[in-house]
Amino acid sequence: MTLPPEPQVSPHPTVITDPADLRAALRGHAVAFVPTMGALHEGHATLIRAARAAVPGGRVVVSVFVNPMQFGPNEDLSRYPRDLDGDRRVAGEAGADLLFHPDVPTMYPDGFSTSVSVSGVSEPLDGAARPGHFTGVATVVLKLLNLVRPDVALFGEKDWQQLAVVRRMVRDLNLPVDVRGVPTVREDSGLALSSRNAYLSADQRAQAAVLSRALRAVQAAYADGERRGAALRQAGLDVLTTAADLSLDYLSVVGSDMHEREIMDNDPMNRVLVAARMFGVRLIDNMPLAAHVAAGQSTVSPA
Ligand SMILES: Nc1ncnc2c1ncn2[C@@H]1O[C@H](COP(=O)(O)OP(=O)(O)OP(=O)(O)O)[C@@H](O)[C@H]1O
Ligand SMILES: CC(C)(CO)[C@@H](O)C(=O)[O-]
Ligand code: BAL
Repeated sequence: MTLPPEPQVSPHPTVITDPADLRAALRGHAVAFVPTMGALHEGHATLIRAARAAVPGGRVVVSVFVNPMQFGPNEDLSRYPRDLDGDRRVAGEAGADLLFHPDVPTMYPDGFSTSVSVSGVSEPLDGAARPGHFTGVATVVLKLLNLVRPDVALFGEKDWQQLAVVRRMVRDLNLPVDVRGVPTVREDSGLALSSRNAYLSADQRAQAAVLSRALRAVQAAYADGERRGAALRQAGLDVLTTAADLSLDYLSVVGSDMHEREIMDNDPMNRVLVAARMFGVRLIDNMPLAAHVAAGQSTVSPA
């Protein structure tokens, strides 16, 4: 008699809500950390696999915390997708050992009065479009780093400006952690994976791939030798005009300080970033601008 194959059992990471339990579980181990807001997808799984590879034999911690401090009053905090069972499965399959899932009063007890504000890189783009957002991000990331005390922390390049803000904070405050950026994971259409894609239908997601096509058009113009900021930007805008139901926040070509340039030099940190509302959902994406980089590929993380 032939037995049916054993079902694949995915190892589920332990869920920890109490910071003291987290400290006890991590004492004496090398730690790699992936901060998230949950609703984990293949982009997060890629970060977790990179974390696993960074500390062979150590502990991989994924935090799932929808941080109220980084949402504006009219943003999607209350409807942000939440799926802790799914998160355990995705995190476990990618190699996480622990899932840290604190509640809001644990992170922001009564009387909480401190914030971390990073000037400069936080100010344009999403900093301008979402006032207070990066202060909320920097504050919670510093708190999470203090709670987890990782050797390595991994962030996605999909949130390029966030990565720059975190790197600036880590340098400015002498935090003992190695921050690593991980290239953006995309659907075959080019659409960057994002938890907020869950708000879109399959047809809307296909249409949202116009954002990555616009970025690729800017990359192609740059590769053809165009260095004028306005002309590079126009190459992307020409693609976006073909889209239905798109309201643009920004499409900007920037250097490492996240500010626009009139003329782009050959800095490998040059980037084109876009943020737009499509079908009522705010989506962001970015790609590198470097003469030798093929469209869609990545180069280096913000220094
Ligand atoms: N497609 C992706 N490729 C690589 N990293 C990603 C991708 N999507 C998210 N990340 C990274 O995962 C980490 C956690 O992000 P988060 O939980 O906010 O997910 P998200 O998909 O970015 O959600 P949102 O839809 O809110 O932007 C961040 O460092 C983020 O940059
Ligand atoms: C870094 C982060 C987990 C802070 O809440 C969040 O901004 C995110 O998921 O990118
Ligand atoms: N990944 C970015 C989290 C946010 O949009 O608040």
